[in-house]
Amino acid sequence: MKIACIQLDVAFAEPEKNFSNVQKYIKKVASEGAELVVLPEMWNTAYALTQLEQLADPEGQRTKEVLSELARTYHVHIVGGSVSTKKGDHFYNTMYVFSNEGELVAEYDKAHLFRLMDEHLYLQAGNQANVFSLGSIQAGGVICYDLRFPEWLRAHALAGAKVLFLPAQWPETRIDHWKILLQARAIENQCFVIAVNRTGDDPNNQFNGQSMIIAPWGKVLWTGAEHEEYAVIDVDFSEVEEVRTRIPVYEDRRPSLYEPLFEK
Ligand SMILES: NC(=O)CCC(=O)C(=O)O
Repeated sequence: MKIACIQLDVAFAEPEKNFSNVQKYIKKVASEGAELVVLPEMWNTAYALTQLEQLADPEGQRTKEVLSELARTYHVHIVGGSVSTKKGDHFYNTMYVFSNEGELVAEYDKAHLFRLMDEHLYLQAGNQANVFSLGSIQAGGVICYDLRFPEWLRAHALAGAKVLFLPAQWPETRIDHWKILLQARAIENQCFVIAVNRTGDDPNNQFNGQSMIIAPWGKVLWTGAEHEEYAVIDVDFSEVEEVRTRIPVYEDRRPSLYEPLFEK
């Protein structure tokens, strides 16, 4: 499957600009044969958390309309990164996923809020996992800081995900953690990891991209540049079964040893 990663330089507190950029890039990657598109985290507003009352997407309505239309028009699956939303009285960091027929197949609110970027002061955490199917692919989707919780990603792999999508706004200062953790999650879960970071800066952080597509054996198939760009990369999902047969980690797990420890 041809996967397009769109590593945007997200404009701070400028949803109009960001929506038009996303529309432009999705049209472009579709014309280059992309079958599935992945966007970064909080691409509508960036971390303009103090302005969410004015800027967050009410019930994700606009995002859902735009992504559904793009998915249908260009016949691409869209893992819509995440956007800031207002649902009821609360704000969330929300991922929407659409099939290539424009159908909403998943909605996920970031489960682990990142204190270093003040998310815990403005956002509510989600409480649901995110496993979904796109065509014949079983996938999971988590967001940025969720990456630091291996048990959360493992739970998605155990629930059937053969590929984990991970949109992010991961700052340059910790980009070495990003690369190592992504590779580790692919190897330990024996799945693809497709992670899309942003570029550019906001008032508090600089972001240097380096989005990654990693195969289940840990091989890095693509690393993004440090500036805004996109790539369309061919991925063979059958590699998951090969790796899981070569080292049968899932058969060799001994959950009865470790699950009681999690309950403490
Ligand atoms: N947006 C985020 O969740 C950032 C996470 C991050 O930078 C980290 O180091 O973890």
